[in-house]
Amino acid sequence: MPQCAAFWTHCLSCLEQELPSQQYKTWIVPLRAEEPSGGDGAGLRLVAPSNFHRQWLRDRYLRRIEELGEEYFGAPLAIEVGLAPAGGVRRPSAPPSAAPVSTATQSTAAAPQPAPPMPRPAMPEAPVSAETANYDKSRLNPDFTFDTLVTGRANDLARAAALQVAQNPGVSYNPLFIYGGVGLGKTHLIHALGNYVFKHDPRKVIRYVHAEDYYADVVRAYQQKSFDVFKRYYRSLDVLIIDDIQFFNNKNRTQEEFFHAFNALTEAKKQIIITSDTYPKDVQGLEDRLISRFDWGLTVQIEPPELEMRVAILKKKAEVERIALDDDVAFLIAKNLRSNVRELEGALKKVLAFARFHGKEVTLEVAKEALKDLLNAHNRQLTVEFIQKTVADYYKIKVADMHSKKRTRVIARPRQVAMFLAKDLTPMSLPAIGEAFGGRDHTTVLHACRTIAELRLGDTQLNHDLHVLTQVLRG
Ligand SMILES: Nc1ncnc2c1ncn2[C@@H]1O[C@H](COP(=O)(O)OP(=O)(O)OP(=O)(O)O)[C@@H](O)[C@H]1O
Repeated sequence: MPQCAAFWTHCLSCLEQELPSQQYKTWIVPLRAEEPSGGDGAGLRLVAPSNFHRQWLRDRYLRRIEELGEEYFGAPLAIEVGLAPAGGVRRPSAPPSAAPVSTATQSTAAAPQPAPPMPRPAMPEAPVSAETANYDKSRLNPDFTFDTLVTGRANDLARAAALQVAQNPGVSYNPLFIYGGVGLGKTHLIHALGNYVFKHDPRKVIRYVHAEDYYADVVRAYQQKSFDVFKRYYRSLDVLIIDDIQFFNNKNRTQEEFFHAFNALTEAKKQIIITSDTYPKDVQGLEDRLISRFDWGLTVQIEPPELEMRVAILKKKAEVERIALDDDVAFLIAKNLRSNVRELEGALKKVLAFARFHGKEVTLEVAKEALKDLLNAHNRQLTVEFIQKTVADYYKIKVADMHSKKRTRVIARPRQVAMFLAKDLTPMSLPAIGEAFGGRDHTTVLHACRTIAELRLGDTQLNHDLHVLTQVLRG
């Protein structure tokens, strides 16, 4: 392995020079090089963080790595490509389908179907017509880029997939189907994809359309008897990005039109990107023939961001507003808003507006005051488990360490802090707290409370930690 380690270092420096930096960072840096599973020391095993990543590596970079190996060792190098154990990178809960598009299947399956009767909706805003197919009307939000999108475990696969599609529209995965809960950044990501394509090739005709607007376009085409224009327009696109496809629910004529547009575009190797709030098969009221087409490309999920990513998102948003957000304030907000980035942003805006209005700095006190209602609602559910989790997150240790017998200081001190806070902030008795911390005796809890109370008098960092944690927990 030492030889292989040296080769891998050499290989990294070659690839770093050969590949565009984004590709190098996305596809090469996350690989782990290790000894192959045979254990005889010959060859090299590269471990990819996800199935998708592994496939991409095999398709795009493995040949070059093998060449470099042969040059380096003077003989072919056997390279094994493995997959990191689950948990390294979170994968979609349903398996992604990474099969390339089969045009043969598309053309046979694209037989026109009789159009069901037209629904009668309230007519929304005027849709885009064939004559407006230029970038100005692509409706991409220039603020939603890959640069402004914070990446973490919750979205790294989706981001990598979107970036790949953006670099090779119509070639890599078609359609790209991104799903996830409300306000988790699906729209941001697909705008980033569209913006990237446009930036690298402004001739590309890109259109972002919300499913409801597509529906409105269909309605208008129907009312104005202008289906020819409608069809020409949607089939002339290079990249069609359609957001929140769950809104097609039982809108038969819309689905019919989309089905044909989908077939025409994919056959012409034009890129389609779709988002939805659920996995394709779970989208209600969608025709099976559409659902089965969504399986042709790649389906990736965006999950709710973990605490550190939420903090990073808040800091990024504050940076855009040119405000240096204190870690403590970001932690307070991120801790209390867990499942939706839009709400997270809303809370930040509230804090910033409150501070501006009162002409104050954005301090923990000010944030607490601005978010009083939200935090009070939260405070009502204060439990020892929540305290343990909050303290563990704050000190970046595992929650399991709150119950463990480990005595190392990096673990024992946060555990004592959590016991102290449980005593201070809940009505629990010492024995009950001891029980919640892995069945410890009440004297251990008492000792922890006394130790922390004494230490905080002389230890300003600990005092600060307790202050922040109390504010976060109490609201
Ligand atoms: N990873 C992230 N980095 C930076 N901002 C993010 C991230 N995820 C979400 N956001 C922000 O959160 C807000 C909501 O995101 P977005 O509208 O993309 O969510 P969505 O998943 O499309 O929601 P919906 O299901 O309601 O359509 C946006 O302002 C977006 O910029």
